[in-house]
Amino acid sequence: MNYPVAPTSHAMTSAPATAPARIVLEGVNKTFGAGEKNAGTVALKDVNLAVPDRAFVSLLGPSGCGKTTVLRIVNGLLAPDSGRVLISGAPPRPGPNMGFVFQSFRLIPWSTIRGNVEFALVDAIPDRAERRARADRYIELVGLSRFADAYPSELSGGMRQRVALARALAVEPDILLMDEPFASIDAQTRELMQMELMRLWSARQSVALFVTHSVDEAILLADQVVLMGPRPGRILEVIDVGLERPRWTYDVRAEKRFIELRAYLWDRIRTLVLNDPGSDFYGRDLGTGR
Ligand SMILES: Nc1ncnc2c1ncn2[C@@H]1O[C@H](COP(=O)(O)OP(=O)(O)OP(=O)(O)O)[C@@H](O)[C@H]1O
Repeated sequence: MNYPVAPTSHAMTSAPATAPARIVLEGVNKTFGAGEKNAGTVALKDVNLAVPDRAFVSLLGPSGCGKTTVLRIVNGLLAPDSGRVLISGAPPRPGPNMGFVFQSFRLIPWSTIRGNVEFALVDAIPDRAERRARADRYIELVGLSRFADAYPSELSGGMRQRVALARALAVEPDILLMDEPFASIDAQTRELMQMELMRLWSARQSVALFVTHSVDEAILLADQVVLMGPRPGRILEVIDVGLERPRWTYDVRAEKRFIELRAYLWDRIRTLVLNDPGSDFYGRDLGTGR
């Protein structure tokens, strides 16, 4: 098939000498329910990825292609069946240097918003006043200062998601893993949060792995978009976005490069979904409009 653009892409990133890979996945395989009576789900097959230091990388792909599984393996919450995962040259270990924003927000229901964020900082900041100041700074950043003393049940889903983001960011981790952190947030707040995230990431230059279903969001935020395909979950290509930063100073979406990348990625995702027997849209005739 001919795609509308030929973006800079490669199956596996090789980090330049000046920016050594911070996260490395080599030949990673993961099957859920392997060896059980019914054949297991191959969530990841031969996944190879090298995320350069200080890079913002989006993981994009249809439902079930293994995006969350990649994050959980990088985080150390899940062990691969085979292959190697290295974070800064060592096996992954959950800890304060790694922030994780889950799809489910996992807030403590009996603790206030401030309490939730402070709780994440107990190990990193022993001093109570300092801890509170840090928590308040990040609560303000996600626009929830007025709700610092409220409980999670008093907040909307989108607001709870912002608390989860504040909690992960407040730790100021070297590696930030985010699983659709803006999925429940309304469109306007989402745009503001995207900008805030970019500002924070630029200031700290941490590594970010960001899972999203939104093509626009994937391009807008990332240095590289990792396109994944389902059944079995695998990496299809890694695309260098190549749009100038900072991206909040100009209309990124109006750039020719953005428009081309968007069309290319949509085309690929549409093709993947329509050709995937496991998809609800398998075989449908959804014209490309081109
Ligand atoms: N704990 C589990 N037990 C069994 N199968 C699982 C488990 N977790 C994930 N899977 C399966 O592995 C595959 C990859 O799942 P994963 O959640 O990583 O995909 P995803 O791309 O993040 O999906 P989505 O975009 O819908 O969140 C899917 O087929 C899923 O059903």
